[in-house]
Amino acid sequence: MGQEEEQAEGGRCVTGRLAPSRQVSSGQLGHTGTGCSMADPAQTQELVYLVTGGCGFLGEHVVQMLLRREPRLRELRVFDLHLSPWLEKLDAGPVRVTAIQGDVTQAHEVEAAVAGAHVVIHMAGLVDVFGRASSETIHMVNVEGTRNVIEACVRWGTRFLVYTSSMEVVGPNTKGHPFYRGNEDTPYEAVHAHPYPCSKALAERLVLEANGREVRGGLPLVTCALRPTGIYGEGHQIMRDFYRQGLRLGSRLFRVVPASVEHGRVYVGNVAWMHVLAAQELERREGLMGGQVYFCYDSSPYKSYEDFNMEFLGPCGVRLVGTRPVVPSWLLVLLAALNALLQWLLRPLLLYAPLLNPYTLAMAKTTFTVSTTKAQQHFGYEPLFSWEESRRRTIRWVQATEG
Ligand SMILES: NC(=O)c1ccc[n+]([C@@H]2O[C@H](COP(=O)([O-])OP(=O)(O)OC[C@H]3O[C@@H](n4cnc5c(N)ncnc54)[C@H](O)[C@@H]3O)[C@@H](O)[C@H]2O)c1
Ligand SMILES: CC(C)[C@@H](O)CC[C@@H](C)[C@H]1CC[C@H]2[C@@H]3[C@H](O)C=C4C[C@@H](O)CC[C@]4(C)[C@H]3CC[C@]12C
Repeated sequence: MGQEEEQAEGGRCVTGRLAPSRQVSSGQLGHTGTGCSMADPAQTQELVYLVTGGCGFLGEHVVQMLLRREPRLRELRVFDLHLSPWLEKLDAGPVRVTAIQGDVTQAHEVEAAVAGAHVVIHMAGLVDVFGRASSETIHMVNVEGTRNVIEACVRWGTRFLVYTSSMEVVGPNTKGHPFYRGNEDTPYEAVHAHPYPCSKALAERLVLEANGREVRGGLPLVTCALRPTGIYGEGHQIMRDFYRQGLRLGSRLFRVVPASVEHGRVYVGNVAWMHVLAAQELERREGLMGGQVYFCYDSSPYKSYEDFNMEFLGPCGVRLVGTRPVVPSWLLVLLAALNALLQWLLRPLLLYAPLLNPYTLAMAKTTFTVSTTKAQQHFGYEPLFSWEESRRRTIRWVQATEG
């Protein structure tokens, strides 16, 4: 371990690090090399990746995708506030997996994790549109946490940073303007009031503005931001909540949003693949990709949020009642407002955070779909999983959740 890493090691908050005896390696796993496409012996394994938020819904898929699709990987650092048990069962082959329990709002913890890394994929964040966290906390994690990651890259000489942004950096905006099959250059009034999209927009701007900054060693930092639309797939907790709600209502859900509203959705495996590909190509195409944003989507059909969910919940026995909204729009607005009032009144006693609130209703009612070839043109992105395969995998997961 280099001197820099040792210094950083001293400050590293590594409570969850796998002790050497517990490093995941092919020897201890009796790895036969059949489970996943392991590192190509011809490829030298010299890269250290840091994935922040690596234990989250998307993070788990990015970790798995890196282990399968980055043959140059020597060490994979998984940094998260909450480490997951599945890390212990990873089939990592010859790759050293270092689990780091840490907080992106703590600069010293971020620095300890970044020191010595070649690439950082920064996904850690509070994805909260249900009022669970305060706006201050959302800002601290999503914005200040991202600032800490950038400064750590500059200080420790890490040159490549991929940031997981979001479609919400663009919209839907506070005026409910639709965004129909738009791309990265489509004019749109991106005005936000909710803490989450505000924080993602600020964080994305920090990342893009950091592109070109000199890092330790004198070379420039190269950054890009990926903007997934609504991600679905194995591990999507909101999908699980809808399924459970449907089971509670007698295997029924009630349509509350017009079927004509279109939502862009993207399979988590394709989002993970786009992150890995962008990280790999960022070095080879830094002049083209540096400082750029890319929408992240695939061939998942454009449908209303509810109809899209039924692609998976229908085969699991749930049916959607109503070809039109079963309640008038004004009543839905009133109910959402009442939920927000209840949340505020109950906050000193308990956390009341239902799916329906003024923001989620506005999101659900506003068309937001993307159609673009920028990622394909800039770094050759093509979805790894077809719609049929994405649907099959998600249905299998939903069926297993209640099994
Ligand atoms: N889920 C979506 O539909 C979607 C769409 C677009 C973009 N995104 C973005 O993708 C990223 C991952 O989202 P997700 O859906 O996997 O959410 P998630 O909540 O499952 O994962 C976020 C991870 O970040 C970790 N984290 C939170 N606060 C932290 C802190 N202070 N320090 C360290 N780790 C912390 C959490 O423990 C969690 O493991 C987020 O940045 C989110 O904005 C998500
Ligand atoms: C209760 C009904 C009105 C029901 O239809 C509400 C659905 C609502 C919970 C979702 C509708 C749109 C979703 C958001 C969208 O898919 C994109 C997002 C961006 C991403 O960065 C984080 C997740 C999310 C905000 C996603 C959250 C759930 C919805 C608001």
